Amino acid sequence: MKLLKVHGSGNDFFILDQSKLEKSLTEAELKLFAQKVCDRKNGLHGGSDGVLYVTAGHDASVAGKMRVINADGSEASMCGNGIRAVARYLSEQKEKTAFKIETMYADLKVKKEPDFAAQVKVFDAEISPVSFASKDLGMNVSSKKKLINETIPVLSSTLKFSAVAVPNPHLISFVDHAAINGKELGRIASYLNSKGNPLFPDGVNVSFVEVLGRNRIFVRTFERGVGFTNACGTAMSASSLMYVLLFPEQSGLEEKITVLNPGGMVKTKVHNRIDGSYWMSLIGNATFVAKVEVDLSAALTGDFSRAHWYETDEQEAYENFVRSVVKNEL
Ligand SMILES: N[C@H](CCC[C@H](N)C(=O)O)C(=O)O
Repeated sequence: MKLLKVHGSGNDFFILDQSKLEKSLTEAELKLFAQKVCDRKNGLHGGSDGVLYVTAGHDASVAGKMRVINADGSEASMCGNGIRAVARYLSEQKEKTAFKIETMYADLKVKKEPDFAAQVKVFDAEISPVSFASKDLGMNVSSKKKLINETIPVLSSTLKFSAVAVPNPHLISFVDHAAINGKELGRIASYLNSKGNPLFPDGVNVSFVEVLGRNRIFVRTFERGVGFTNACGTAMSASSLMYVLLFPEQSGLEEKITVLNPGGMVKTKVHNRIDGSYWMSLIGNATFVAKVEVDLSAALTGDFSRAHWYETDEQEAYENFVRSVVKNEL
């Protein structure tokens, strides 16, 4: 069975195109396969943050469908870094450069963009739908219907938080440089993703954001179902939206924002529709690290001893890009 090892800003995944299989995986196999291949210790070649399952879409208006399974086996409604890699995969399969991909709540526009550097392929993905409603976030924080730049005393007496679903749930706090690298993010996010916590019973992606300058932010994320990742595309998009809303003197709708993260850099834009709803553009790399061959039944037992790994030259190109371009941005 063929897999692709991919990443967006260092947030890494295996892509499994189920349309190439004789028999699709069962729901239980989709979950178990993700838990086995993603395992950072015993998984496939160092594991990954999740698995992106590709299948045929609901009709010819979309090039395909993407489902997102986190490393812990939980399913998410969206993956911003992942959809760019799936967009590149489908672009090359279908020989198209602009099309839509079906996701849990929306068919999202994607398009090929100029490379960031040699062998650093780039795609632009629509991040949508966006909601501030507690019910769309699975959030029980206050009687209020939404949470915008407010304290949550049970979490912290000083930090202010905003909650937004894009459509997966994000809790975002703008902090100083010390906090970005401190322990608070891990403490708060571990609690909010622990079983039985009353605030986010289904968990939540938690991000700390540092403003580096006009239209330049740094986002660090603890992801639901994974833990700390190099980057989280939906988190960087949600953080860009909150940056535009909370720092109107520095940014605005349609302005290009540079978003740095531990894994690299993406560009975002925040848009407003006539009905008042927001959506974001997430523009960043779609790196294919390796082509992989595994035996499905062996993989489901966690046995990757007979896997074949065919590395591309793109990871080295990406690391050169991060060294050269991103460092200058800091
Ligand atoms: N952990 C996320 C899904 C993956 C999102 C992230 N990898 C991205 O690039 O948006 C969640 O459970 O909502």
